[in-house]
Parts: sequence; C-alpha cells; structure tokens
Amino acid sequence: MFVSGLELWQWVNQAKAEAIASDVPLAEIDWLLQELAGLDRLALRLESFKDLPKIELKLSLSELAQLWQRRLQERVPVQYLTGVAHWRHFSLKVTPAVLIPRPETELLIDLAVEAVKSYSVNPKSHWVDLGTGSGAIAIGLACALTNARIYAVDCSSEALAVARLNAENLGFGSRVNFYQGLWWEPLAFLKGQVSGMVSNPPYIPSSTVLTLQPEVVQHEPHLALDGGFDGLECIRHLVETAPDYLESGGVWLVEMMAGQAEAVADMLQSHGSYREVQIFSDLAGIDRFALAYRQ
Ligand SMILES: C[S@@+](CC[C@H](N)C(=O)[O-])C[C@H]1O[C@@H](n2cnc3c(N)ncnc32)[C@H](O)[C@@H]1O
Repeated sequence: MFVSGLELWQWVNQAKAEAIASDVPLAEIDWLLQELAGLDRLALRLESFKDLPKIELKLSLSELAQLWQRRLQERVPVQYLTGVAHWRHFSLKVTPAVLIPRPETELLIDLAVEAVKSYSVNPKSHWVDLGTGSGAIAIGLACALTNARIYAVDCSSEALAVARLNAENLGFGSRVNFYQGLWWEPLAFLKGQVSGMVSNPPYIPSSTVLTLQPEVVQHEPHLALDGGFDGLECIRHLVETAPDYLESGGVWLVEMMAGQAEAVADMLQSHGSYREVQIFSDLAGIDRFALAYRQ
C-alpha cells in the first residue's frame, strides 16, 4: 500500500494530538511508523518524510488508524500491535503470549558477561534461561557467550513457540535448546554441570498485579507477572533448587522488583550454598539484580 508523505504527515499530526490527550508517549507513533512504514528515526524526527511522493505501508492508512485507536482506547502496547520489540540490538517477535522484554532486563546479559570474566570459564559451558518468554535472555546469552550452549525453559508452550522462532530468525537456533516445564524440572540431565543460571522470573506480588497500568494488566500474560503473595515465590524456589544444578563457581543471576533486594540477598546468604552475594542496580538506580556464586 502506498500513501503520499503528506497524507502520512497529516495522520501523524492527528495521532500526536490524540496521544497527548490520551497520555500516550509521542515516541510510540515513531515506533509504529518505523515498523509499518519503514521510516527511520531521523526522517521521523525531522518530518522529512512529508516531502516523499510515496511511502510504502505494510497496511492501509485506515488500518493504521484502526491500530492506533486500539493503542489509545484498548491500551494495547504498541509492541503487540506491530508484533516487534527491540531489545539490545535484536528485533524480537512478540505476541500477547510473551512479556514484552524490558530495557532494564538488557543489563542481565552484561552482568553475566562480567561474572564470566571473573572466573575461568569452561569452554563447553552450559547456561540456562529459566522463564524465557520471548527468548530474549537466552538469545542475548548465546550472542554474548559464544562458547556456551544455552538451555531455555518456560512452562508456556505458546511462549516457547515465539522464543524458538526468535532464536531461529536471529541465527541462534542451533545454540539454544528449548524445553517446556517448570523451572529446572526439564533439565535434570544438567545436574551439577551448569555454569550460569539467568532468570527474570515473575516477581510482582499477586495483590499488586491488578493495580498495574492497563497496558500491562490487561494485555501481558499474568503468568509472566505474578510472583505469588509476596512476589518472591519464584525467586525463593530458584534459590532453593539451583544449588543442585550449578557447578562449583557457577553463577546465580536474577532480576527482581524494587524493594526486594534485601530479602533476596538474605535468602541467598542464609541458604549456605552461595558465596559473594551481590546486588546491582538498573540505570534508574533501583536495586534490580541479585548475583551469587555456587560455593
Ligand atoms: C517475567 S517473564 C520473563 C520473560 C523473559 N525472560 C524476559 O525477561 O522478557 C517470566 C516468564 O516465566 C515463565 N514462567 C512462569 N512460571 C514458570 C514456571 N513455573 N516454570 C517455568 N517458567 C515459568 C512465564 O511464562 C514467563 O515467560
């Protein structure tokens, strides 16, 4: 479908006014047009696309307008509307079966790489991503730890289908193995051999989930959000179960919610199987990640 630059520019102006009225970030119009009109950020910022005689859209202008109304009225996240989320340098397919990977989660990969540098890594190392969702962490690990084999687990078969597709599309299909099941359960064959466990598990207290913004509570999978009554049920389980799977010196690395750092550090310290418990903050300065090494 082709539209003139002027027609699209007129639509953008209307969409901007609607975004302001509905308290939706203006940047989301750019995200939509980057995906659906193939425009780059500079052309959008300078509005230079206005002078183009024709622009190819992946859908008609009226379909674009309908999609935008779903964003405004139904509060559907723009990533579900386009089916794409950008995370690190990857374009990941997302559907409502998977959590939209968040920017803060990107730091887990850097923390894993730093942790690897601080002890000598087995070149045939096994790393796991528990609760893989879109596959973001597994793919990030496969890209950053070029000698590692990655094992990614999720209990949702719909999420795993998305994660598999992402790994294939990004060229990591042969380095990441996917398993359906509960946390470590499908990985019994790796007991005592895992060099690193990375997880962004559900960590929001059940009573808080329903108070989250409509984009999250109405559209993202609650299976990916709900961490039980205190939000710590999954993390507690990972603290208790990981020692059977991690090799000595193996890395335990988890994302958590603001306010959980002290409780998670206590769990790791008092378990007796971990050493060098550390807390790291995200770019907003919130204590967000817990890391420890298997004794
Ligand atoms: C917060 S999401 C994280 C998704 C992805 N790793 C990311 O960071 O964007 C948590 C994931 O854990 C999965 N999950 C929840 N309970 C699980 C369980 N008992 N065993 C395995 N996966 C589980 C959910 O399906 C969801 O995909």
